[in-house]
Amino acid sequence: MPSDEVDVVVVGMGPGGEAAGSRLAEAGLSVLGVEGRLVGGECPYYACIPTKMMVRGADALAEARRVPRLAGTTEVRPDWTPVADRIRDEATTDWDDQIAVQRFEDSGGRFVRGFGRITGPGEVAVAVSASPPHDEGYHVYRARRGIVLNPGTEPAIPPIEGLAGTPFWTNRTAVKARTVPRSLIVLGGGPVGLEFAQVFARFGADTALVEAAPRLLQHSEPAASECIGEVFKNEGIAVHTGTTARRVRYQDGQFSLELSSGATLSAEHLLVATGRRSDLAALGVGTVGLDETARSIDVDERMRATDGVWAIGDVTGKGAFTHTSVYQAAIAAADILGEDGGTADYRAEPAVTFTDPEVAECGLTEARARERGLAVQTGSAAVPSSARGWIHKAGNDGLITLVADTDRGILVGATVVAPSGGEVLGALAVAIHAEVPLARLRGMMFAYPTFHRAIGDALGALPDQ
Ligand SMILES: Cc1cc2nc3c(=O)[nH]c(=O)nc-3n(C[C@H](O)[C@H](O)[C@H](O)COP(=O)(O)OP(=O)(O)OC[C@H]3O[C@@H](n4cnc5c(N)ncnc54)[C@H](O)[C@@H]3O)c2cc1C
Ligand SMILES: NC(=O)c1ccc[n+]([C@@H]2O[C@H](COP(=O)([O-])OP(=O)(O)OC[C@H]3O[C@@H](n4cnc5c(N)ncnc54)[C@H](O)[C@@H]3O)[C@@H](O)[C@H]2O)c1
Repeated sequence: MPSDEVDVVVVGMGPGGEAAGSRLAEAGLSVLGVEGRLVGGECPYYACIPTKMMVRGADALAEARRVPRLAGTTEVRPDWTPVADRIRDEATTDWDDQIAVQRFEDSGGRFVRGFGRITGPGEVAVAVSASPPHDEGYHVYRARRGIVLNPGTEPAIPPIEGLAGTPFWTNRTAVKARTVPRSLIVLGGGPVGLEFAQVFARFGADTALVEAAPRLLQHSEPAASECIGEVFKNEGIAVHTGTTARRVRYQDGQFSLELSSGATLSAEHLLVATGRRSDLAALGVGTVGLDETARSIDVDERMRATDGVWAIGDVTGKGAFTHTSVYQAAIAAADILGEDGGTADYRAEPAVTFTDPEVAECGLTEARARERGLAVQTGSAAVPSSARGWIHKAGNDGLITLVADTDRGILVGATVVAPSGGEVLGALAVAIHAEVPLARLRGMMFAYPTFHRAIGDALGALPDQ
C-alpha cells in the first residue's frame, strides 16, 4: 500500500475546506486536498448559487406580475430554459470543477479525488477508485501537522413507507431540472423547502408544501413564519403544516402522498427537503476518539475537534451556511499556522432565506433569548405601514422584530422579513456584533424612505428603559 506524507490533509473541499486548504498552501505548508465529488462543495453546484439563480428568475416573474397594480400591463410567460442554462453553463460549468481544482493547485495545494477516511491519528486513507466498492484499495496519507475535516452534510431522507426507490428529488436533483414539473409536492418547510417551493410555483408548478412542525421556518420568530405562510398561500401554494407523510406511492409518473391529517396529495414530482445528516462513522472519526454516532463534530472556539484534528462547516453544527464555513476556515487555518486568528463568535451569525420577501435573521429569537434567561424586550414594525413599504405597495409584506437584552441595553437578535431583507439585516448585524448601545441606535438617522428606516420604528416600539 503506497503512503505519502504532507503537513495537512483536508478531507472534504466545500467552501471552508477549499479556503483553509488554499490559505495553508499559500503560507507554504504541503497540503493535500481530498474531495469525493466536486471541489467547492454543495454551495456552488447544488445549493446557494444555483438556487439563487432560480430565485432571481422567479423574483423577476413576480415583479412582472406586479406591474398591473403599479405601472400598466404585462403578459408573463415563464420559461425555465434561461434558468436551467445559467445553472448549467454559468454556475456549475455542467457540474465540472476543473476551474476550482486548478485554483487550489495554483495556490500550491495537491489534489486527490476520492472519499477520505481517518484511520488513526494523523492518518487518512483515500480510496484509489473514486466510486465504491473501492476494490483497488486505499492510498494512505500521513498528516504531520493535522487533518481538517470539511465533509458537509447529505440530504436526510425520512423513513416514509414507499419513498425509497421512487424517483424523488433532493436539492441535488432539483437544481438539474431542465423543465418545470406541472405539479410538485415539497416535503419540509425549512429554508431549502421554502426557496424551492416558491421558485417552482412562480414558474407555474402547482405546488404543495408539507411541514411536520406547526409552522414553516419553525426556528424563526413566529411572526416571520406567519408572514411567509400568508405570502405563500396568497401565491397559490398549498401549505400543510402540523402533518407528516405516512405513505408514498409512485405510479404512472405520478406521486401520491398520504398525510397523517388524512389528506392525500398528488403531483408529478416530490422534492424531499427534510433536513441534512452527517455520516461520522464513514469519516472514521472514532479512530481519533470522537463520537461517530453524534450528529455533528464538537469543536472549540479555534475549530479544534481533538489533537491534530480541526473541523469546519456544516459538520460542526454551528449553522449550515457558506459564510460560517469560510469564517471557521480562516480561524482553523490561523490556528494551524500558529497565528492569532481570533476565536469563533456566533453571536451575530446571520442567515437569510431567499424567499420573496427574504427572511433575514441574526442572533437570538425572543424564545431563545428567554431560554437563556436574558431580560428580554421586543419591538416590532410592520413593513407595509412604513413609508417605503407603503410606497412599494405590491410585494411589500414583511416586518422587523428586534430582541433586546435590557440588562445590557443592547440588541441580541433581529429578524427582518422584507424585500431585500438580507440587505436590511446588515445594519442590525453590525449593531448586534458590536453591541451598540440601544440609546446610541435610537439616536441614529435612517435614510427616508428606505426599507431599513423601519429599524427606527422597531426601536421606537421597544418599551422605554
Ligand atoms: C438547497 C440549499 C441552498 C442553500 N443556500 C444557501 C445560501 O443561500 N447561503 C448560505 O450561506 N448557505 C446555503 N446553503 C448551505 C450551504 O450550502 C452550506 O452551508 C455550504 O455548502 C457549506 O458547507 P460545508 O463547507 O460544510 O461543506 P459542503 O459544501 O457540504 O461540501 C463538503 C464537501 O465534502 C465532500 N466530502 C464529504 N465527505 C468526504 C470525504 N469523506 N472525503 C472527501 N470528500 C468528502 C462532499 O462531496 C462535499 O463536496 C444551502 C444549502 C442547500 C442544501
Ligand atoms: N439561504 C440559506 O442560507 C439557506 C438555504 C437553504 C438551506 N440552508 C441551510 O441548510 C440547512 C438545511 O436546510 P433544510 O431546509 O433542508 O433543513 P431544516 O432542518 O432547516 O428544515 C427541514 C424541515 O423539514 C421538516 N421535516 C422533517 N421531516 C419531515 C417529514 N417527514 N415531513 C414533513 N416535514 C418534515 C422539519 O420539521 C423542518 O422544519 C439548514 O441549516 C439551512 O439553514 C441555508
